[in-house]
Formats: sequence, structure tokens, C-alpha cells
Amino acid sequence: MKAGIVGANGYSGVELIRLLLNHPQIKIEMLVAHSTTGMEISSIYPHLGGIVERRLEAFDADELAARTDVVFFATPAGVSKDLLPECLKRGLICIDLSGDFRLKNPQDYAEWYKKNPADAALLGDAVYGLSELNREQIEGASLLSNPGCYPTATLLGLAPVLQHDMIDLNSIIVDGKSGVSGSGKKAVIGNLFGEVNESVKAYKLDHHQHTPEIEQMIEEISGQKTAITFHPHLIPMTRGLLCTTYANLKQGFSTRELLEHYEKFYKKSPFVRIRPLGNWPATKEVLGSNFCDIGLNVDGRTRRLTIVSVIDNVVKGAAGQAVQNLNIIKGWDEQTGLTFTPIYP
Ligand SMILES: NC(=O)C1=CN([C@@H]2O[C@H](COP(=O)(O)OP(=O)(O)OC[C@H]3O[C@@H](n4cnc5c(N)ncnc54)[C@H](OP(=O)(O)O)[C@@H]3O)[C@@H](O)[C@H]2O)C=CC1
Ligand SMILES: CC(=O)N[C@@H](CCC(=O)OP(=O)(O)O)C(=O)O
Repeated sequence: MKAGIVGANGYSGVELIRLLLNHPQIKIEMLVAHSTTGMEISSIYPHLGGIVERRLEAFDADELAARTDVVFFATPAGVSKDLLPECLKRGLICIDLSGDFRLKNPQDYAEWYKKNPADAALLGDAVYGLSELNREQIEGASLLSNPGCYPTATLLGLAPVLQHDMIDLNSIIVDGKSGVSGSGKKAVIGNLFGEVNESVKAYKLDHHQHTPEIEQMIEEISGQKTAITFHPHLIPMTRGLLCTTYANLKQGFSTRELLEHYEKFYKKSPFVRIRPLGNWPATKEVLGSNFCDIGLNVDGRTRRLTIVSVIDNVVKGAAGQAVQNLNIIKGWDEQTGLTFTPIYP
């Protein structure tokens, strides 16, 4: 199968290149960029020297249709909503890594992303690709909307208690922390070494665009509408994302009981690893891999559940989950091309 990557020289795009080079069913056929069109990808990324010798091309839906079968869109918000329909019309499988097709309600997109939304009919057709929870919908999909990085970590952490009505939905608080690669390759003053190094800062408190995405999925899993508190933080590292999620339990479950429940829930999910009692996951332990590691604890005094979930934001939070979703779409083993051991130390 031949693949095209639109936004190939961004951080998620270049991670897609790394993963797809290792995928036995895929050949990378077309790399599309915007302001860097015409340049050799290895001149921008010397680590690809001698591995990928290919020029970045301009977006051309006819060309993509003639040369590829699947197109990944690793473009900033507001780009794929215009470009992707041209590929979909031409019969290509389209996998979007941006937020353009995640929110079912176009008004939510306009409100949280401050941009015009995608066509409402296409929003209805788009399948939300949280691989572990939506496998059946993903199989055979032609428009796949890959989840955001924070929603991936948060929702994988919450799903087992949501699906079994174990928590008070109004009590959910998510504290997220991400490395700077989460914000992409574009130049941003707030991401400069001098700004980020030896510092931690909160950003977009109560206004982050992933808030409605998390709420939408909570509603889909639990059947109930809710509003959550979500507070992200930027931390001085390149890759990695950790979410600490708090919720009040409806009954007095013990940590051991919940750990057993989580183990059972994710029995058939090779990329979710539940940590044993008292063993909290760190971002380093999933670095470069498609794993989401989850640890949890119940405070018997407050009856509050704390869940810690970690991912590599560029892998499980973006390119890795996109490849996992393509595997599911095509009916291949979900782990195909993704069996990387995390890089340690
Ligand atoms: N980084 C991460 O951890 C995650 C990112 N995402 C999402 O994935 C998407 C890509 O993110 P990321 O890789 O970080 O972004 P980058 O800023 O690193 O890269 C963006 C890419 O999009 C291209 N591009 C920009 N504007 C256009 C346009 N108008 N038409 C076509 N291509 C365009 C750029 O090309 P050029 O440089 O040539 O202009 C570049 O290749 C975003 O929507 C992001 O929110 C989702 C989860 C995690
Ligand atoms: C550290 C950092 O800045 N992270 C980005 C993640 C953005 C992202 O992945 O955007 P979409 O999923 O909405 O496309 C942010 O918080 O906005």
C-alpha cells in the first residue's frame, strides 16, 4: 500500500516517516509540505540522510490519488478541513492528525479553535480514532480523525471507570503536562530554550481546545453530558505527556479492585500497560513507543481516584496512533510496524 504524508516536515509528519519506514505493508510515496516545498526532506532533517531521499511536493489531490492509497494529514488546525475532502472524493483513505474532524458539533470547533469548521456532513462521517475504544467503528473507515494527545492519555485512563459508571462525572479534573514537541516545529517565542528550560508553566487554563474533545468522548462512553476541568502545563523536555486525572468514586472500591478492573478492561489492548500497585508510570518509560502506561490509586479517606497516564505525544499521541488506526482500518494486526521498545534511558 502506498502512503502520502501532507505536512511531512512537521514533527508528527517526520515521526510518521520513521514509523512507516518500519511498516511491512507500506511504502512512502509522496511527501507534501507548504512553505518548504521543493526541498529535500534530508536537507531539513539530516537524520534521514541516506534513508529517505525525496523532495517535498506541493499539495495536489490528483497527484496523491494517482500515486497513493492512503493520505495522512499532519497539518495545523484549519488546513485539512479544506484539503482532505479533495482526497476523500478521489477514493483515498484519509487519516487526519489535526483537530479539524474531531468535534461532531461544528459550533464547538468554531468556539474552541476560533476557525471555520469543516463540512457538517463530513464531521458526521468522520470516525474518532481512539484505537482501543473504537475498534469496530475504525474498521473499514475512510475518514479517520486521530485524537489529540491530551485526550488520548486522559480518555484511556478514564474509560474503564466511565464505561462502568463508577465515578461522579462532575468531579473530573485533568492536570496535563506536555513536552515542547507537542506544539510542533513552528517558531514560537514561548517555546524557546530560555523560556522553557528550568521552568514549568500552565497554559490555556479552562480554554484548551482538547476540553470539548474529552467531554464529547466522556459523553459517548457514559451516555451523560458533563463539563470537566482541564489544565495543561508545558514542561522542559522534548517528548512526553503525562496526565493526572482526579475523580470521585461512587462506591468505596479499593486500589486493588480497580487495578484488576483495568487489567481486565485492557486485556486485548497490547499498547496499554497497567502498572502494579504503587508503581507510577514516567514519560521516559514510553519514550519513542506507542504505549500508554497507566497507574492509579484510591485515597480511602476522600474516596478519590487518581489516575496517572503517560504517552509519547508524537507516537501514541499522534503518528503512532495514526498508524495503529490504519492497521485497524485495513484489518492488519494492530501492532504492525509499531513494536518499538521504549528508548531508555
Ligand atoms: N506534535 C504533537 O505532539 C501532536 C500534534 N498533533 C496535531 O498534528 C498536526 C501537526 O502537528 P505538528 O507536526 O506538531 O505541526 P508542525 O508545525 O511541526 O508541522 C506542520 C506541517 O504542516 C505543514 N503546513 C502548514 N501549513 C500548511 C498548509 N496551509 N498546507 C499544507 N501544509 C501545511 C507544514 O509545512 P511547511 O513547514 O512546509 O510550511 C509542516 O509540514 C497539528 O494539527 C497538531 O495539532 C496532534 C497530536 C500531537
Ligand atoms: C505543548 C503544546 O503546546 N501542545 C499543543 C498540542 C496541540 C495539539 O496537538 O493540537 P490539536 O490536537 O488540537 O491538533 C497544545 O496544547 O495546543
